[in-house]
Amino acid sequence: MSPLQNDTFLRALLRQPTDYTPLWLMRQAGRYLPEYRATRKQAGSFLDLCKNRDFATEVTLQPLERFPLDAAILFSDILTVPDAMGLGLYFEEGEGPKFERPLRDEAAIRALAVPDMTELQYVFDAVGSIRQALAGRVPLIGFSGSPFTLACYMIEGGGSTTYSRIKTMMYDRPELLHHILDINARTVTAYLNAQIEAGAQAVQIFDSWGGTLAFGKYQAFSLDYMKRIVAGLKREHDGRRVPVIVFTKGGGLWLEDIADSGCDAVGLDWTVDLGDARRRVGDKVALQGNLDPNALFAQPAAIEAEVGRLLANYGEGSGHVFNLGHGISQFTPPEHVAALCEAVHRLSRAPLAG
Ligand SMILES: Cc1c2[nH]c(c1CCC(=O)O)Cc1[nH]c(c(CCC(=O)O)c1C)Cc1[nH]c(c(CCC(=O)O)c1C)Cc1[nH]c(c(C)c1CCC(=O)O)C2
Repeated sequence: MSPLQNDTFLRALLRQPTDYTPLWLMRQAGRYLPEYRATRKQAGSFLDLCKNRDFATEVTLQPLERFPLDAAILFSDILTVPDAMGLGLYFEEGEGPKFERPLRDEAAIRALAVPDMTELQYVFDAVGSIRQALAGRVPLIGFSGSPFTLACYMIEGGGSTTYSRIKTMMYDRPELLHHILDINARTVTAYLNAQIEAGAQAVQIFDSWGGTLAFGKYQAFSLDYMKRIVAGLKREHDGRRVPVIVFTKGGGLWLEDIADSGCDAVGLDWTVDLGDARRRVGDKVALQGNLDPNALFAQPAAIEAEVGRLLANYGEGSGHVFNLGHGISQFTPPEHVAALCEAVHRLSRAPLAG
């Protein structure tokens, strides 16, 4: 493997000194890029794209050809995991993900098992192929959904606005939900370790829906399972530490708890004040975030002003990875992303030097 030419992202996650604030964007490869839409058309369905090593490699690198991003993220989806468990993932055009066999009765839940990792071999093959194509330009991030977020889709059968099925189970039959979460946590641990083994240089756990839980329930049904995963991960590979990022959307009220999970960095959505978050977590973890993705609809001057405000809010010293507070919208103008990258790199050099 080629030596890493830009390790700014990995250094910031470990709160080591950097020359500027590194950035990457959640969902940086995707529909807002015309070249992604072209490859997607060639591949067929979104799942065909994920399952083809060469196409997955191509779309992972697309945003890096356009923008000076400091990390690449594996092109895949969090729902490949329940798909490997036999739930039958499919995408209805314009409707988002769905499962043919959601967990709707106790028999299905009792039959659930940690899948054989060979079911996800196409993901590990993509990781190896992307590392080769990157040739050390920037580090590669691997990822998984959190046990709770995966369970939301597995039980609801697709996206939800109410989470009523999973929450009913949580209150009526907590032991059943714990059973699912235990299997998910063991699966995600094996899955992320295999990604690390294949070449992922940092990993992020996406807890997109943990923030919908009540106080106390978040800790018991989402965070505790992420802690188990973090404790089971291989944190050293090829002589380098592999940092772990935990991102709970809507987790701003519980930052101290998340920072105690054993992770290296905490992802923040846009509702959190970055400076306040830094005071709350102290020097335990690095912080990643947290521009409102909708700010990218504004003109470049307004984007630059928001970047300046966020960087000043974080303050001096390392330990910040710039990102959005959630995934980039498919309607974002790519030129605005270019303006964002330029502003983050230019405006962050002075504070870090000072
Ligand atoms: C909840 C979730 C999913 N997937 C993911 C999450 C967690 C992050 C979050 O909270 O946004 C994670 C994900 N999904 C995708 C990535 C790729 C890597 C990246 O560039 O960040 C990552 C990291 C590609 C994708 N995953 C999906 C697309 C769009 C697929 C297409 O039509 O081409 C992409 C590029 C499909 C997907 N996959 C999922 C949904 C809800 C959808 C539909 C989204 C939509 O229609 O806007 C489940």
